[in-house]
Amino acid sequence: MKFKSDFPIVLASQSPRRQELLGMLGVDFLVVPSTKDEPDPFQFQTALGYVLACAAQKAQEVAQTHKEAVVIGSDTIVVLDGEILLKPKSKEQAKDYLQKLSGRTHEVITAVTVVQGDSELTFHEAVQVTFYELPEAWIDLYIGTDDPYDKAGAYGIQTVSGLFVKEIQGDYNAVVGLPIAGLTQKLAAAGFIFLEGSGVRC
Ligand SMILES: Cc1cn([C@H]2C[C@H](O)[C@@H](COP(=O)(O)OP(=O)(O)OP(=O)(O)O)O2)c(=O)[nH]c1=O
Repeated sequence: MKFKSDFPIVLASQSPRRQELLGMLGVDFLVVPSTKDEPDPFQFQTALGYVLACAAQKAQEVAQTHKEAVVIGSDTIVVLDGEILLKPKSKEQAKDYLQKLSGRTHEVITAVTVVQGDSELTFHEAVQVTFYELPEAWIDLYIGTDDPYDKAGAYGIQTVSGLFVKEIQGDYNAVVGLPIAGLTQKLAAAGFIFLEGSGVRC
């Protein structure tokens, strides 16, 4: 099962996880990461408002130079007690994040914006993730690796730090960075993709 498109598809992301997830569709796509800095979270009243703005900014920026294309931008954040945890900038910050997340339930929100010409669609998935209590030695060993530093909340559910996760409620792929099943539904409903060989434009 493979999808096709009448449009060039552009993924506005440097994230290898997002590239891999979009690859599930089998549709050809180009990767053009956005280069603009993400806005300051403190400008926003809610975590959801922030993550939606980040996804929209990425897609809109890349759409300016890819006018014919369907451009997909996405952003993922971790939220604990209203605090937004982005990618940690230091070992200390990674340790602080993981100590806060230990034994608790947090929310991962991934927002997606799709821009094609003048039309734009946006949606998000919110996922509840519960961590086991993390022994300090685990945190110390983990933050000594490269793994936490390109991931919101300082962990990756798809890597060794998936061992920290006791339970998840919601879309696993949204935690990894792209809710690909939901995105497929939206792209098909908008007529941006269709199933190859089915003769049906769903
Ligand atoms: C919580 C969590 C996040 N992540 C990743 C997904 C995102 O790549 C990253 C959050 O940073 P983002 O700013 O959403 O994305 P990015 O900088 O990696 O890529 P781009 O802006 O070019 O699209 O955290 C995981 O890989 N696994 C996880 O379990």
